[in-house]
Amino acid sequence: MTVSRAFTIAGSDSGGGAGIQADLKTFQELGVFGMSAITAVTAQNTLGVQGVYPLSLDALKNQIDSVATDLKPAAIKTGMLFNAEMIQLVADRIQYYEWENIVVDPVMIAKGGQSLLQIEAVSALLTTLVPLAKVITPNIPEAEVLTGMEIQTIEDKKEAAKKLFNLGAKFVMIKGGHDITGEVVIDLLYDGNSFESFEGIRRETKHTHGTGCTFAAAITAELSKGKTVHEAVGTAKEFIQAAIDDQLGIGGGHGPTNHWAYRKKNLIFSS
Ligand SMILES: Nc1ncnc2c1ncn2[C@@H]1O[C@H](COP(=O)(O)OP(=O)(O)O)[C@@H](O)[C@H]1O
Ligand SMILES: Cc1ncc(COP(=O)(O)OP(=O)(O)O)c(N)n1
Repeated sequence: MTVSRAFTIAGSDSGGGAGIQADLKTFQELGVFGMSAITAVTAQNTLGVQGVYPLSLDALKNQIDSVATDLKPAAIKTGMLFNAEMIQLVADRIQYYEWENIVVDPVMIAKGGQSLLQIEAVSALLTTLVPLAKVITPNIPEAEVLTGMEIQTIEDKKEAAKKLFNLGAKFVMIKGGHDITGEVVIDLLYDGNSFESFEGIRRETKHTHGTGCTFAAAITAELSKGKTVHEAVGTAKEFIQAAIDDQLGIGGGHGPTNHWAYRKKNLIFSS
């Protein structure tokens, strides 16, 4: 039996809704063997981030090399990378191992407003990691920081996507969770030629902690199975919609989504 293998390089969320924990849960739910390299440990819950503790560059490199030299991941996701040195190291390792299925989730700020990336690291992200990305998945505020433009209209989103594509990302996915109007939430995928919209039903809920991590992890899991980017995004969209719809309602603030919901829904429909 061959097993699909996905690898996440990201921060740890003690609250379990975002970061490494969300990624590994998503990999598992999509039937993929998950591996991880931790960049930073965060003390975090649904109320916010109480502390950020970056690991050393040596600790990060060792984790990546341990996974790479033995377990051979077929797709790799990057999340919270915290500073320019970590970004440079991750880009270096990706090139060294000639990895191609790279999903870059350019995590910058947690929902509570706390910074998860040093602002001076943005240029490292743009010059070293974006060119290696098969898919980059910014939310609207992240796309604004990466492109230096304000994004309000669909035309703005298209222009931002083109700018990121021109930096070398093969596919650009601009997520629509931060749009404040409409009953439909639209994520826009650009492949260098055309745009495709992936639509979901916008839920009025505060329980959306970790949606970006979970969505990007689902894309990574599907790429590790050999799916195309369009197929992978389609499944990821269904996965995140189910996870938001089937609320857990835990914690006093922005609660986590339900990673088990997609498989539960499919089990119910297939029985
Ligand atoms: N309230 C919501 N209802 C339905 N889907 C949502 C909602 N918020 C976010 N999503 C979806 O979750 C995914 C992550 O989006 P977004 O919130 O923009 O990212 P991030 O968590 O990085 O800020 C996208 O597919 C988006 O469409
Ligand atoms: C450790 C860690 N990594 C990433 C995030 C941000 O996750 P995201 O999916 O963008 O969700 P919100 O934080 O915006 O709810 C995080 N919080 N912690």
